[in-house]
Amino acid sequence: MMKVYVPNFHRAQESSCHLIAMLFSPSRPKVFHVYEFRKFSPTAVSSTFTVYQPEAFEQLVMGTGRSELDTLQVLMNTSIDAIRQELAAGGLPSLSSRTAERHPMDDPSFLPSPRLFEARRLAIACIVGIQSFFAYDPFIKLCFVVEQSFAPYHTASIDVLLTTGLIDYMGSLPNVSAGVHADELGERFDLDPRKLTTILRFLSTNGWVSETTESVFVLNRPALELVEGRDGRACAEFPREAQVSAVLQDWITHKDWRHSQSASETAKQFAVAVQAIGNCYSPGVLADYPWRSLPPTQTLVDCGGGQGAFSIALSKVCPSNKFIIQDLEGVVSRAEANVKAHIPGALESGRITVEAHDFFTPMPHHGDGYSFIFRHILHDWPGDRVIEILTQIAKAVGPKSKVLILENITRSPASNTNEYITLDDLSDTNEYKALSVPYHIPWDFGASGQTQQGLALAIMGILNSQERTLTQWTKLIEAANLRVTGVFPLRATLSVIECCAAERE
Ligand SMILES: C[S@@+](CC[C@H](N)C(=O)[O-])C[C@H]1O[C@@H](n2cnc3c(N)ncnc32)[C@H](O)[C@@H]1O
Repeated sequence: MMKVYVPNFHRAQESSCHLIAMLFSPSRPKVFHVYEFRKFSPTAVSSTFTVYQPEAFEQLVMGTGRSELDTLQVLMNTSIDAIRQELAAGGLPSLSSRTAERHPMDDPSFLPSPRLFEARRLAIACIVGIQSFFAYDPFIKLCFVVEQSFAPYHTASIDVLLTTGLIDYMGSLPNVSAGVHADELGERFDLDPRKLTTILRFLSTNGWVSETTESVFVLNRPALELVEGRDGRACAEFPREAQVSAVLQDWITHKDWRHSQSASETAKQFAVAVQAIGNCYSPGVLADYPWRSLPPTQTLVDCGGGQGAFSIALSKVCPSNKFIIQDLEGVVSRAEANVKAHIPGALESGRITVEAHDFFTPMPHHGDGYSFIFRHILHDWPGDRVIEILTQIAKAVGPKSKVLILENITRSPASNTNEYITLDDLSDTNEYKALSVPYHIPWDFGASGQTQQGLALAIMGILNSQERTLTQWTKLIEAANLRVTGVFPLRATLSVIECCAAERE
């Protein structure tokens, strides 16, 4: 029997400093018992990790001896190897940013294998972590610090590419990879090539373009997501600037909004941007919760279902279930039109019903024949209002009903499991499990959490919404007389919190 002491192993999960002793049993070489000591006095066994690969042991003990840099380097190599293997296994081409070709992974409908998804998250977290190490050279340190203050310059430079039409032109050249000289761009768009070169050179530092020979610029693969018609364009066009002056400019000059007379157009533009992000995550949401485990005889009530996009997509995954899309009076007609367009006959046959319902009032559908879905709803409401909404549902659920809350849970990969999950555990499986957070990697995989954290910030700024931790969600759910029965991380910015009636066994 071998004893390994790992100080601070739970750093990522717990605030207090723990000392962990792992007992490694040669007779059962694949099982670690993890003991937890607080203030150097043993408490109960905290958990048992089943570890399938030595790599996991590596990751667990790395915190003891290895430096942070060594750890990140090993993890980065591990993740890049896994990405390469997954691309090969999926018959996908190798990756390049300096290409005019869109990679299959760039398509919003592409669902990466669980291992590829997690390896990408880990790689990005490592790369940005390592980047921060080299901030000690005075010049680079200066660059690193000012990177943050230069962030708006990136936004402004990208906006120039979009509003002038440069990006669409560069993206539509017969040979995109050949690039185009700044003089030619200047002449064609009546712009000063000197200023243009300064902007394009700045954008090359972040990989949007490359300067292949002096003043000749080519779009790199990430920039192709910004050409007209791509989801990235919709996100980039949403006015992000907080200052009224900057937003005002959009209302005066933006091609779609310059003549707009309606305040609700803002919401529409926001909805387009959010829809674009949603498109990238829908495949993961549909694949990673066991939707087919819902009784096929149940009707799924999509509460605040908006334009019906989720029910329409889910109805293809759950072909036997019926759906009810509920929303406020003024919204349901759009849902109706969408259902008609995407699933002809579904309204007439009763497979999908659209109905006006205010979720603060008693739910008209009761009992085991129904489960209830809330996607991107509850984060729009303060805690007391969330309890009111869920209380209406708690009064309606039967013992077999589920209440499924799809939200961005902050501070989580929120795994449903006690296992220590490594990239090796995700080999040859389509079952997604969130990777356990390795030592020296931030709890949300750092830079990989940018979309999730950025969205939380954006909707807080725009709608005064609030994302919540699992603990905060659990409190609200229990206050409404419901109970959490499971948490499902997804290959998405969302997780599913599965609930049932509080009194159900
Ligand atoms: C952020 S959208 C989410 C839409 C949809 N669940 C989705 O994920 O695409 C919020 C929705 O809640 C609806 N809503 C707001 N207040 C409501 C209420 N009192 N009763 C029912 N729906 C409401 C809005 O009309 C809007 O469609």
